[in-house]
Amino acid sequence: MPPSPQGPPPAPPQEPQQESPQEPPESPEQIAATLAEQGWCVTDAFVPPLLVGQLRHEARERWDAGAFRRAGVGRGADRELRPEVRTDRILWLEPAALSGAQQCLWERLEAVRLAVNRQMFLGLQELEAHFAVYPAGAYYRKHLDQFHGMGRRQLSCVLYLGEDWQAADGGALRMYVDTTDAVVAADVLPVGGRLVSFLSARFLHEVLPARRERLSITGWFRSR
Ligand SMILES: O=C(O)CCC(=O)C(=O)O
Ligand SMILES: [Fe+2]
Repeated sequence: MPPSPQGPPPAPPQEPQQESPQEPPESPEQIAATLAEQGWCVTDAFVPPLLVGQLRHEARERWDAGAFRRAGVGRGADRELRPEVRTDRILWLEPAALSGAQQCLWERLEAVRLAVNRQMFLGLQELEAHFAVYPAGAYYRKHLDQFHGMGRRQLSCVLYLGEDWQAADGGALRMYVDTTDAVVAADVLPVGGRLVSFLSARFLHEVLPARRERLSITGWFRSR
């Protein structure tokens, strides 16, 4: 006797839905609205923890391979190492050869670019970005991200890759309210997954020394 046709196997019992304790991350439109209003914005969980972990792993691998260089100040022929100004190490990302994780970050930043252009008419174009490693004790003194006479960097974006970062670890990004250093707007801790974005020409800022290694990706959207 031929076996009777069998129906589909019974569906497995439904997993209970996990309730996420966290607020959903801000949308690119919300980030752009905050940037339009106050010129800078802190966004927690801009990328999910898994992606933060992948990017951190990539940074560590490239660090171990000796790929990072001491960061300089200035552009082109004017670029010089200025250890009294900054002591971090950087590795530029190559837009034509992004890893899968970097591609995910690129897409999220692209959504911010489009939202900012819609709301603020900044005409942001291409993105340049590097990994940064601040060994314990490293710093980047007060500066503006726009070089004199070279105003193409319009929007600065920093994504932190720290693991379980605590206030006692230090390493805050100190944001001033404008281009003078009279008033501090905020000390922003480099918590993993957090994105700080700000108008490059408008805010003096500095990286305070940390007690442990501090990892990040810093990027700038330029206009033509
Ligand atoms: O890492 C940060 O918090 C800011 C870095 C920075 O200001 C820069 O690379 O220009
Ligand atoms: Fe900066």
